[in-house]
Parts: sequence; C-alpha cells; structure tokens
Amino acid sequence: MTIKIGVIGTGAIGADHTRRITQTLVGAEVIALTDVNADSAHKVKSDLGLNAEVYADGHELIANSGVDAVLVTCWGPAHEEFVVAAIKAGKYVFCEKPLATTAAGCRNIVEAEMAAGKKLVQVGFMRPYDSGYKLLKEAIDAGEIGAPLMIHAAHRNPTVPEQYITPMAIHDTLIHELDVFRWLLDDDYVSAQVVFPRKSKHAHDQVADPQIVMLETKKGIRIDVEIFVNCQYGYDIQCSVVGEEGIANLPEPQALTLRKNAQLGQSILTDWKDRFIAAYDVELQDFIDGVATQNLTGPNSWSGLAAAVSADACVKAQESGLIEPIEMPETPEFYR
Ligand SMILES: NC(=O)c1ccc[n+]([C@@H]2O[C@H](COP(=O)([O-])OP(=O)(O)OC[C@H]3O[C@@H](n4cnc5c(N)ncnc54)[C@H](O)[C@@H]3O)[C@@H](O)[C@H]2O)c1
Ligand SMILES: O[C@H]1[C@H](O)[C@@H](O)[C@H](O)[C@@H](O)[C@H]1O
Repeated sequence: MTIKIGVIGTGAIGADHTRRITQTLVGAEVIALTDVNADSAHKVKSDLGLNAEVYADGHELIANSGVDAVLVTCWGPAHEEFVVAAIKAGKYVFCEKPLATTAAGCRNIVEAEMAAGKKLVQVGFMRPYDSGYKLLKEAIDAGEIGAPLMIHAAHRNPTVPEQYITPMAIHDTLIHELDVFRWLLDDDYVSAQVVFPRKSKHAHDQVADPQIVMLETKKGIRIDVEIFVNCQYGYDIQCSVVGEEGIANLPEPQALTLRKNAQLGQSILTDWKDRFIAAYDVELQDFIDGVATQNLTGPNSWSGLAAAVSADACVKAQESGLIEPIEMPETPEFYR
C-alpha cells in the first residue's frame, strides 16, 4: 500500500521533505500540494516531476485531495489551523516544529486529537532520530558519565532573514533543545531565565542576538544554551553533558581532515538541511511506516505541547529578565 500525502507549505523544508518522500524514502507518494505562494507549489511539482494536484489552500487540500496524511510545513503561526483541520478530517499529520507557536495552540491540537480518540500527529522533532544524539542518550542511560549535572549547549545559525524576530529564537530555534533535552535526560524543566550578551553587529533591528537561555530541571540539572543565529561561520550545534563521572559530547558531523597550505582543517556545515539530513530521512520514514501500520511512535502532540509550555516561559523570561517558573501539566493517559 502506498500512502498518499498532501504537503501544506512548499518552502525550504516542504520542498525538501517532498523530495525525500519522492526520491529517497519508500511507501509514500506526494499527490497534493499547496502554498500561499502558488508558484512555489507549482515549481516543486515540476522540479520533482510529480503526478500531483496543486490546491488553492490547505483546507481545500485536506477536504478534497483524498490523501491519507498531511505534511504541515508552512510557517509556524499557520500550523495549528491545519493540524486541527486534518485531525477533524481523520487524517494523519506530520507537523514541522513548532507544533504551534504557543502552548494554547498546542492545547487545542491535543484536545482535538484526544476527541478523535486516536494518535494522528507526529511532530518534526528530528534530533531524537540523529545518530549523534542517540549515542549521547545511550551513554547517559548506561550510566557512562554518572548522574548528569549540567548541560552546556549552543545552537548557531549563520544568518536569519528579516522576518526572524527575538521570540523566534525560542519558539523557532531553541524549541529543538527544549524537546531533545527532555528526551535525553528523562526530566522536565522547572524554570527558565534569558540573558542578552552584547548584540552582534550582524543582527538586524528586530532580533536580539545572541541570547543565553538558562534552564533548571526537576532533578536539579542546570542547562545553558547559547542561541546565536547570526554567527556567520556555519550551522553549528553543540551539546556537552557533564556528569558525576565524566563528560559526554555530541559528536561533530563527519568531515574530512585536510592538511594543506600549511594549515590543518575541517569544513563546517552551513545548512540545517545537511546537518540533519539522515535524521530527517529516518523520522519521515518512521512517520510513513507509522501511518501504514496505523501506529505512530515518533514525537507526538504531547511532546509538542511540553516544548511549547517551556517556550512560553522562555519568551516571558526574555521580556521580564526574571527567572520564570515552568509548570508542566501532567501527561494524560492517552499520551503515555
Ligand atoms: N525540523 C527542522 O530542522 C526544520 C528546518 C527548517 C524549517 N522547519 C520548520 O518548518 C516550517 C517551515 O520552515 P521553512 O524553513 O520551510 O520556511 P519557508 O519560509 O522556506 O517556507 C514556508 C512556506 O510556507 C508557506 N506558507 C505560509 N503560510 C501558509 C499558509 N497559510 N498556507 C500554505 N502555505 C503557507 C510560505 O509561502 C512558504 O513557502 C517552520 O515551522 C520551521 O520552523 C523545521
Ligand atoms: O526553522 C529552522 C530550523 O528549525 C533549524 O533547525 C534551526 O536551527 C533554525 O534556527 C530554525 O529557524
């Protein structure tokens, strides 16, 4: 059985996921596309030679295309609307992060899914599928470094566009760490604080950059994350877990070491598409397989909500300058 997929939002990641479904993964085909910029949907269709129809909008695609599953890959603020519509139509949904840009939006999705009585949503948190993060998790779970005490992390992008504003450092960028650290540590956050170092001359007016987010967990683990989205030099994700017996570091992506012109060096990736290419492949294949067997096992709406509850507190902390509490709701039986 080939799973029929519709894609809502054919920008950078919508086009990339459509390519991987069409050229790399097995068991699914994209038969429907839409984007507020219709030219973009038509371009993806012709670039990939798809036998697909372009719909006027996401609601029309959900209602009329006959797809089994929908990929919501449009801008974050539009996710909630289409995820809820897809759930109500009984469709499976793969929604790129963030599930919604606020916890209230994620709650609406969770309520719609629970009312449907079936887990239909996977969130595009791909880091738990990354081989480096898996090694870190295995080391922590095996007790290799003893009890984790601290995490020092960095999330660096070379540049961001003009529409990227200060709160997006949290709900668009830090959201990956907010999810992956809960998974790595099997823990929840209790508070967040954000401090702003000297602003980079490369950051445009609407974004404070860099930022440092400090989190505390229930177990007392302290986490600092540098978010620096105009770092210029590359796309660089760092994570160092300090434990009682040692330190476990996220592996660097594999790269050739060159000795040349009196220098010893390795190149650094510059694009998220390349940094996590294998993880995107595995997460999306997992989604397709989950739809085929009617049993999704990847990051679910509750993970999306938990990250968003934490993100809301971080945005509040950006504004207040204070240590803000994070009150994580009890996980319902439905999501255990
Ligand atoms: N998992 C990851 O590492 C990762 C990487 C990149 C992007 N993302 C997420 O994917 C989403 C898209 O990001 P992107 O980088 O592709 O952005 P993008 O700006 O390249 O593409 C977004 C597309 O959505 C379209 N769009 C906006 N509103 C729409 C609507 N109401 N209906 C249909 N289309 C609409 C835009 O026209 C645009 O083509 C964001 O939520 C982003 O956070 C995740
Ligand atoms: O949407 C992107 C994507 O999620 C990247 O993985 C992240 O590094 C960027 O900061 C974000 O803007």
